[in-house]
Amino acid sequence: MNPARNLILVGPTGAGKTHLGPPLAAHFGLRLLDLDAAVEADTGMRVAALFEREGEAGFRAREHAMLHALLEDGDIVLVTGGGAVLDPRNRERMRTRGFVVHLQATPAQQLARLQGDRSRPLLARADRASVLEAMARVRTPLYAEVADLAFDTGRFDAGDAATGLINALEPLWKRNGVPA
Ligand SMILES: Nc1ncnc2c1ncn2[C@@H]1O[C@H](COP(=O)(O)OP(=O)(O)OP(=O)(O)O)[C@@H](O)[C@H]1O
Ligand SMILES: O=C(O)C1=C[C@@H](O)[C@@H](O)[C@H](O)C1
Ligand SMILES: [Mg+2]
Repeated sequence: MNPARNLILVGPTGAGKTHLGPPLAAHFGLRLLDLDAAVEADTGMRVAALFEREGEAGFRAREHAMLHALLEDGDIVLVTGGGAVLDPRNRERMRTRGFVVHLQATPAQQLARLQGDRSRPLLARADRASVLEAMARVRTPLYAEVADLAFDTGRFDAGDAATGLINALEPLWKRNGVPA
């Protein structure tokens, strides 16, 4: 963690980063930035289309450059993509530029939440459960490595997860003297 007044949300696909970013930003008076959305705005292409045209490696290079740039700012909530922690340079940048929250969800919860979703290219296959489990094996330690706080979203419904997270963050946010 560092004194930059930024909140950074990490966690697996479907953990609720995009869902929880807006209420967090509103509550703490921070500006909301979404890494996937920023890459899409920059390229004029959807993430799925970028994966098709440039492959995962092309997307990851853009994701890395955008993460670096967005964290130049302060007073932001940065919603990252599920795979942003894969690049060690990204993990270092996150650790040194904000308070990192690991939103946790199990593969079973992810599967249920993303049922019917067609926007995640890495899940565009029949064996979603095993893909999510394989991702969790690789990525869970990386989320844990960067996290200042782990928050189990599975204990909440979609409607009250934001309140739960704000309640968990309030005392830490104050104790660490993060706000200006
Ligand atoms: N307890 C919960 N906390 C957060 N979101 C939940 C919860 N229960 C259900 N959801 C739902 O899960 C869905 C997926 O969440 P979201 O799109 O925010 O995931 P994400 O972490 O941004 O994933 P990605 O990394 O793929 O962008 C949303 O429709 C959200 O409403
Ligand atoms: O889990 C992942 O690797 C991804 C999650 C999304 O946020 C997007 O960044 C993209 O679909 C890749
Ligand atoms: Mg998202």
